[in-house]
Amino acid sequence: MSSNVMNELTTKQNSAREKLIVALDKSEAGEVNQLVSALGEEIIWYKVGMELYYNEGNAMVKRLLNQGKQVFLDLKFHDIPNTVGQAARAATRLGVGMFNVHAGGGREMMRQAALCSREEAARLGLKPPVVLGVTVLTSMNQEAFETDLGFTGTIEDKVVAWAVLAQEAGLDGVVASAREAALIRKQCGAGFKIVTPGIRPAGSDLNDQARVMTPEMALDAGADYLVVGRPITAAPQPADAARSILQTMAR
Ligand SMILES: O=C(O)c1cc(=O)[nH]c(=O)n1[C@@H]1O[C@H](COP(=O)(O)O)[C@@H](O)[C@H]1O
Repeated sequence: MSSNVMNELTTKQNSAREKLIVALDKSEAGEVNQLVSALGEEIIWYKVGMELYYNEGNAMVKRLLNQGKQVFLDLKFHDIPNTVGQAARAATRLGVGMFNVHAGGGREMMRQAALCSREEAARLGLKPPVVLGVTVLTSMNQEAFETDLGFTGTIEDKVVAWAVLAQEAGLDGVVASAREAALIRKQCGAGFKIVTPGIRPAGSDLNDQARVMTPEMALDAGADYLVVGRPITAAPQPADAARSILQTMAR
């Protein structure tokens, strides 16, 4: 292989690693430590969600940060603007690279999240985290969206409308299915971050996800980050599963 081809391959592999976020949906620190050490240097980003956070708390987040990992704190804040603003300050103080709020909390709630986070980062001299708005959960299908939640119109239209609202409120990006990524990109432009869970390699179990895409299709659709949980964490050999996903992403 020529050195140019080798360099191109390394660049693609590095870019894939920077875009993959592994969801640590586990309740025990011991299990998480084992998984993180099995995945090794290949994985840069980890998502700490409700299951892990409510069991192991800030200590787990700090341990990952001390290991040089980037952390997406996924606690999906959804409350009155003042409460969310103060929670955003706390998340920022922890030093995470990303955290999220529910876009359904509205403009003022999102505005406070962004504002308070930036203020706190500036006060402490920290890099401001990426603040994301969760649009319509990837587990939701059109039928439940209409029948259970009482929304009219399509999920796609709601996701795009909430992405525009999130951007107007000062958020850095959104969490959405990769199925909506191209529409969001068109409306919100190049710098707006699109983080996509509901990623499933071809042929893998959907579990409770409804709006899914393969890793390569999600990247083609314009996703900036892919969140992958069970296809890696529930695999018999998580490191092999992660490597295989990274390889498809680097193609
Ligand atoms: O905010 C999230 O991260 C999130 C939003 C969403 O709409 N759908 C969604 O699945 N997630 C999270 O992404 C992860 C997906 O995990 P797997 O379905 O196991 O790949 C879980 O930790 C979810 O909590």
